[in-house]
Amino acid sequence: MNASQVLVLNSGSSSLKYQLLEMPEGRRLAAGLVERIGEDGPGRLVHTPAGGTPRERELPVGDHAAALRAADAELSADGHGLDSPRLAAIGHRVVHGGRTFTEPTVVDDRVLAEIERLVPLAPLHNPANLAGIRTALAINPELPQVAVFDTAFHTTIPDHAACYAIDAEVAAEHRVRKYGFHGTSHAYVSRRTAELLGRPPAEVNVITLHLGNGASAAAVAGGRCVDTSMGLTPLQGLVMGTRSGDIDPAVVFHLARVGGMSVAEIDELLNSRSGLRGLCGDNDMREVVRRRDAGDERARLAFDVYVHRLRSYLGAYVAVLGRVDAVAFTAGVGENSAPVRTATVAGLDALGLAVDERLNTAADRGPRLISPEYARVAVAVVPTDEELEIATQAFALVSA
Ligand SMILES: Nc1ncnc2c1ncn2[C@@H]1O[C@H](COP(=O)(O)OP(=O)(O)O)[C@@H](O)[C@H]1O
Ligand SMILES: CC(=O)OP(=O)(O)O
Ligand SMILES: [Mg+2]
Repeated sequence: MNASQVLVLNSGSSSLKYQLLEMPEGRRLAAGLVERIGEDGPGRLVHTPAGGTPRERELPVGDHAAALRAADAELSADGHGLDSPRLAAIGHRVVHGGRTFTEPTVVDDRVLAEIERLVPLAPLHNPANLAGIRTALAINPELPQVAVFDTAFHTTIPDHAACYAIDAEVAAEHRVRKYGFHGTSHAYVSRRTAELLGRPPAEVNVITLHLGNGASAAAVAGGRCVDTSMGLTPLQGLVMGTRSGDIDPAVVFHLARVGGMSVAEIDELLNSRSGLRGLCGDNDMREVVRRRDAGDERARLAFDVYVHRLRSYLGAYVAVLGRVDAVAFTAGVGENSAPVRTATVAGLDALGLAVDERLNTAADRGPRLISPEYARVAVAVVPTDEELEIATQAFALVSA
């Protein structure tokens, strides 16, 4: 039997998303989500077979290993379990690969040890990714496990953009520098944007704006990333659903000294009670816009802070790239929020940027241009597909 399927696992701190894809065409055979892993009370699993109705249930999921075993049981019920001879590989989204991993990598003991070594740089993500890999290996030791790193696409960022201006020895000792994340999405979207323009990626400069729950911008010159807004961790940069993005680092000392907060409390504040949620109580952009339009002042401020930060990065990356051919909006907010796109580009005609409101508000889904014909820089909406990109990279590696 031909092994031509790839199972993609994307483990978040308390969730596991998975998709089974038929390769090389990328046809989706099943998708699922396990939520509330390791939290009080039962977890929740939703499994959707291709063309079928979603199956939903509550179940105890103490950790990511239990979550993957539950997902495996659902997949097995349709004949797609981890022991299926049709599986060519499992593709794992691994959030932190440091500077070690520049390419998708077949997991062996050395790779596991290195992902483990990077845990202090991604304490919420890498342990979940490791649990996924180890559990998959326990269920089917013969199956190739391919790690695809969020940081890989950013390893081309030059030192002058990646180094923080702190004592060089301290930085080297503790591996403090900008790594960047969402790289799989920035790589995929910048390539698809070049395709949309009908030009080879090597000739095109693109600014990609990945605006999901986590959010980051990237400056991509001729297919290579030269700067990105996330840093040592996914906390830096843009305003996100619940994360602050950029702040004066002295806010941390101030909250510790004057506010009496512990490091753990400040960590939780900046990661979970900040961003849109911190500013107005809602982390979902749909709610923020609805409330703003109804005259809610806190929601208006949250929207304006979000857009101001985004415009600052957009302008910065125009300067970093020198010449920009396209700006691409992607992920939940970028793909769906016409008001965010309008506000981000408003008044930037001097930079060659404009949006055609008829195109911007059209109900189209696929990759599309939303800038007027005359604009010097193309503005595009390009849906991301991290799972397809991970499956493509994993399948290419194991079938080479
Ligand atoms: N129709 C919409 N309009 C505005 N924002 C939306 C819409 N749909 C989704 N979103 C935003 O997208 C976010 C989720 O983005 P997504 O890329 O799916 O996130 P992640 O993969 O990081 O969980 C939601 O929190 C919400 O803010
Ligand atoms: C790295 C990161 O921020 O990921 P996510 O957007 O999935 O939270
Ligand atoms: Mg996402």
